[in-house]
Amino acid sequence: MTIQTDTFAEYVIVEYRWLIVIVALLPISLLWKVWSTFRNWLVFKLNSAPRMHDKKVKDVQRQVKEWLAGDRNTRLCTARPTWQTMSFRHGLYKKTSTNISVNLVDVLEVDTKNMTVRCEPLVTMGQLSRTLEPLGLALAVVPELDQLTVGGLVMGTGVETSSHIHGLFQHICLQYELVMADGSVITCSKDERADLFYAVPWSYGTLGFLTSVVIKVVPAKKYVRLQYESYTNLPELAARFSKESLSKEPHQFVEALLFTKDTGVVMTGDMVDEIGMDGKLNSIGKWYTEWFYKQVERHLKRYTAGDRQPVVEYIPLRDYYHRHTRSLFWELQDIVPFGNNIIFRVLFGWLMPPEVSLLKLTQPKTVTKLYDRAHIIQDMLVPIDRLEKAVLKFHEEFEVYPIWLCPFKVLNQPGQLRVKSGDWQMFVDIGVYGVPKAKGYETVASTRRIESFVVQNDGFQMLYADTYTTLEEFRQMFDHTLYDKVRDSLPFCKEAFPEIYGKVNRTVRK
Ligand SMILES: Cc1cc2nc3c(=O)[nH]c(=O)nc-3n(C[C@H](O)[C@H](O)[C@H](O)COP(=O)(O)OP(=O)(O)OC[C@H]3O[C@@H](n4cnc5c(N)ncnc54)[C@H](O)[C@@H]3O)c2cc1C
Ligand SMILES: NC(=O)C1=CN([C@@H]2O[C@H](COP(=O)(O)OP(=O)(O)OC[C@H]3O[C@@H](n4cnc5c(N)ncnc54)[C@H](OP(=O)(O)O)[C@@H]3O)[C@@H](O)[C@H]2O)C=CC1
Ligand SMILES: CC(C)=CCC[C@@H](C)[C@H]1CC[C@H]2C3=C(CC[C@]12C)[C@@]1(C)CC[C@H](O)C[C@@H]1CC3
Repeated sequence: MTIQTDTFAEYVIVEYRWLIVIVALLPISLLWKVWSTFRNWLVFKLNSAPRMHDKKVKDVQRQVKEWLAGDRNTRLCTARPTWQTMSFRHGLYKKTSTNISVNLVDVLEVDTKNMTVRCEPLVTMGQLSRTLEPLGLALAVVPELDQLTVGGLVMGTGVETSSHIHGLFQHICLQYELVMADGSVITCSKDERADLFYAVPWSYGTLGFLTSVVIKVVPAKKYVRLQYESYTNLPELAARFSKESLSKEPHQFVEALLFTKDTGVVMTGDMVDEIGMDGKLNSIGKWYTEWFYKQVERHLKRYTAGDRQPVVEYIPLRDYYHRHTRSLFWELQDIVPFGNNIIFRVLFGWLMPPEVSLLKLTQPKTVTKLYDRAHIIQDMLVPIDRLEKAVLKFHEEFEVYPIWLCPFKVLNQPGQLRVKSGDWQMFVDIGVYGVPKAKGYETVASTRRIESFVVQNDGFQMLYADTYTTLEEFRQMFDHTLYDKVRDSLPFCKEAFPEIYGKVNRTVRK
């Protein structure tokens, strides 16, 4: 893909970004990983986290109270710099708001009796899966990129291949502790301040500052027995995917990757303790192994070449959970084009991936322009019965492959997500990340058409990426009834925080 660049320096930056990544970002990423692992280990060894928690919460309260005592002519947001976050863009509101430091990074307690873990909001998925694995436990839903934080996943949303059983990240959260705009600390759960509890997910930090969360854990086993089934026909693939997702005795994990409009691989998995006779061990997390989605594509190629048997593999559990981390799904291929080359993997694979935060921090303007014009990153969530129709629409507007398909259940609970009827409704996350090849693709116009398709089909958009909807459309997509009621009832809330739309729409993110 070529892009008009203004200067020779810009041309070099775009075409040879991999040089910057290899020479600077990978070594810095390594130092960062070593430091944070050491820091976490030390904190845990000294067992200071639980003791320090109340003190750290008091510090958040102090900052909010200082704002309260002042003239209150600014809004509040967390002080986490936006280059550090997984949200795709930089939030401009951070520059004009009072930044509250919520520097809470520790796992506080694993309760094996009640099968819960209590953690602070900056705990990452990587940190949590490392903590729980030696105890034979796992979160019921583990969003797959290591650097995603508990706070971001609660205030935004989180989805994974076990979500067809357990629901979204919000559905495995049992209790939130928050510092509110009036400086008080409150906890909420389905039995205590239920309105607030149900309004918190998808609220993007516009109700209060999250300081801890109690999350449900499940027993874990050593491996995932993963079965790959290839398809060369979309209706058949969609039917199989939906059947697996809706099954009364479902596999623990369901996922599919589409490599073209008509071809793809459906993967179903279950945790096991032993490697069976029907497949081999595949440690996909090792630095020298091929990127996961490339391995999946090879299964499809084998199938189209005539080998029609489904393939079974045994994948170590943590490797499975973080299977898309090493290649940032398939985004790294555009940044380090030879990243999956065997020689590169053997020599430097252990340094990969570069920290997303460093990629964001060092992203030159020219690359931002390129992403604005010729790159799409979107996750659209539609009822599973619209899967086929939606894939065809995505093909027409974007033509980006692979496409990520992940089923998830939305429980019929109060809050921003509407469900047609019954106790729950099955949805599918359709993730498109890459360079669109569709004729006539135009970022804003094409995304707007997809957004209205999603609204018309009773779906939602994930908000870590770009949303171009108007406020009216946004309120049509997400039910604000409970959210508005809660904001009205909380002292100083409307003064302290903008509405969700004010934090996520494209005009406030660059
Ligand atoms: C209640 C609880 C809370 C925890 N909180 C955190 C946390 O906030 N942050 C965090 O990083 N880790 C925490 N841990 C430890 C966690 O279990 C991981 O073992 C640790 O993060 C290192 O895992 P690793 O696989 O990266 O490295 P490993 O190779 O397993 O270990 C690296 C180093 O960590 C030490 N270590 C490993 N497991 C433990 C353990 N269970 N307890 C003490 N030291 C250990 C080892 O001595 C070794 O030197 C917690 C564990 C529990 C039970
Ligand atoms: N598999 C998946 O489910 C994936 C999910 N994502 C998305 O990525 C985002 C998570 O990224 P991450 O870097 O962890 O989070 P971010 O730092 O991007 O935070 C996301 C939002 O949550 C708010 N928030 C975070 N922590 C707190 C807190 N302690 N108190 C109040 N508000 C808070 C932030 O508020 P503020 O603006 O004030 O900082 C921000 O609006 C989510 O939106 C998620 O949906 C991305 C990839 C994969
Ligand atoms: C599974 C779900 C629901 C979402 C996956 C989303 C990811 C593919 C994106 C989340 C953050 C994105 C960023 C980039 C690529 C796509 C994500 C990993 C970049 C690394 C692309 C290059 C830019 O320079 C920086 C971006 C940071 C965020």
